[in-house]
Parts: sequence; C-alpha cells; structure tokens
Amino acid sequence: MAATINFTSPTKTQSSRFFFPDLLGKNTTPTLSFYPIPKSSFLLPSISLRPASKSDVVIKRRHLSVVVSALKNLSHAELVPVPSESDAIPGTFPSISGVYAVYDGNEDLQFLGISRNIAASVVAHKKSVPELCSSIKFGVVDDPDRAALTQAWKSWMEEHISATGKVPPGNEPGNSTWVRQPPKKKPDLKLTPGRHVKLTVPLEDLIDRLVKENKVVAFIKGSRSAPLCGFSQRVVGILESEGVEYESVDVLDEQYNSGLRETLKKYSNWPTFPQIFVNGELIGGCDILSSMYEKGELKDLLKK
Ligand SMILES: N[C@@H](CCC(=O)N[C@@H](CS)C(=O)NCC(=O)O)C(=O)O
Ligand code: FES
Repeated sequence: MAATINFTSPTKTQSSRFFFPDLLGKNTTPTLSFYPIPKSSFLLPSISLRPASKSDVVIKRRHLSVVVSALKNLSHAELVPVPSESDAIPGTFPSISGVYAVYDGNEDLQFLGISRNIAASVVAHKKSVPELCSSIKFGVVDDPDRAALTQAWKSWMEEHISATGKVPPGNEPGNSTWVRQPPKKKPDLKLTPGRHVKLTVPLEDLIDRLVKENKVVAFIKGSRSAPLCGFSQRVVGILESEGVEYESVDVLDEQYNSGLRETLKKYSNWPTFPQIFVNGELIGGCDILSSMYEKGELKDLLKK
C-alpha cells in the first residue's frame, strides 16, 4: 500500500510518497490530520489508522510524523517480500530501529535480528545471503533504547522457540552468516623469536632496525587488540581513527620482547610508554600524540 501526502507551508507545497507494508488491513481507512510543529513553518501531517493508543509508535521525520503500528507478536506480523532491487528496499521497510525476522523462500525463519535501521539491515542481508533472504517480518519499538529492543527481540525469540522448539539457524552459537564480524586486527610485532633463543645482536640494534624499517611504530603496553593501559589504548585509538598503517610492539611481552621495557627507555631517552616513532624518530607519548591529533597535525606527519 502506498499513499501520497501533500503538505503545505506558507512558502511551499511538498508531496511525498510513503509505503505502509503492514499497516493497512482490509478494514482500515487511513485518516490524515494536520497539526503545526513548534518552531516550524510546516504543517505536520499525521496518518493514523485508528485513534492513537499509548503503544503506537510515532516516527518523526523532518516535516512528517507517521503513526506506525506497535510491535506485534511474531506470528501476527505481516510477512513482507524483499524486493529484488536493493534500491526498492528502503521504500518497503522503515529506516528506523526495531526487530526483524528473515525468512527463506520456504517461509522458514532463518534469523531474528535487532537493528537501528531495519531497511539498511535488510539491504546488507540481501547482499550477503540473497538465497536466505526472501521475506521479512518487522516490528518497530516505542522508545527504542537498547533494553526495549532486546526485550522485543527476546519476546519474538521466545515465541518462535515455544512454537518450534528451535532457535533460528542464524541465531545458533557460532553461526556467523548474519552478523558482521569485526575486522581482524594486525598482529603485534615481536622483537625476538622467543626467550629460549640467545640473541647474537644487542637489543638496541633490533629496536633501531625496527623503527627505521617501519614508518610508524607504537611501543605499547599490551597488544593493539587489547591494550593493558589507558595511555596505550588512547594511542591505538588515535592511530586507528586516522587510518594509519602502523606496527605495534608490546613492551610487557616478556616471552618475545624480553628486556624491551628498560632497553627502549635508554634507547629513546624517554621514561614512559606508549612511545611512538615515525620514520625512525621518537615523536613522543600519549600526551604529545593526543595534542597533535586534536590540532590536526598528525595527518601531515604521517603522510611524510
Ligand atoms: N604522560 C605520559 C603518560 C604515560 C605514562 O605515564 N606511562 C607510565 C604508566 S603506563 C609508564 O610507562 N611508566 C613506566 C613504566 O611502566 O615502565 C604520555 O604522554 O605518554
Ligand atoms: S599501566 Fe598503569 S597507567 Fe599505564
């Protein structure tokens, strides 16, 4: 079902087309009412299928407010086919928070998800697993904070489990089909092959070679995927938010970097960690890197 709504302001008239895939049952007639929004020259149209109830969800868009049906049971929610053209998905599903259920071509439930943008999630699933993504049920949640969304998801999950005795395949532990995995982080560099191997070169020389052969090196406490100190964590965060290719070395790793913590302090003449080297030169620690980042000086330095 689609509706075209015209709304007028003192200066212009606008017309928009809206889709209500699961709102308009056979016996309901939409009513259109207008009311002014404070601080806006526009009149705000509102569409409602029945007198507004407390559980209705009002979606506010810039100049528009639409009352959408509140969360229904999974079994009562309408199964909406996913359009084959991705461009048509945002017109079919709402771009707001809610819960959604993905069904395959046999109408078997494959996955129950929570989303901040249902239409965007459907676009992503349709792209990554088109063969499992034939139709969708969705429900929007009033005041969609994390707890309300989780509660709505649980109620659909419980309903499905009590009806079928099973968790949807996509929600089984270890199934990574539907949830995007975080990108794997680069491993930290190790200075030596291990404690058991006797070094033939002094540690200072290994450090020297390491910082000269790699453009950006961060000596940190802990690994880049799990820094063990707030200062190191901040530096990792800055380098990653700048999209910098860098090497990290854990000064607390006594297995592979034994002696590094004290030797590096002498090498760089800097008493603390983190330490960031660019083109073989010490730039500084957390304070210096943070201040360069805040002043926007880091991009230039790292480009050189
Ligand atoms: N102000 C310093 C903060 C770093 C700091 O104070 N580090 C201490 C605690 S993590 C440190 O490395 N101490 C010497 C050590 O642990 O060997 C910076 O800008 O990097
Ligand atoms: S390890 Fe304690 S402040 Fe860094």
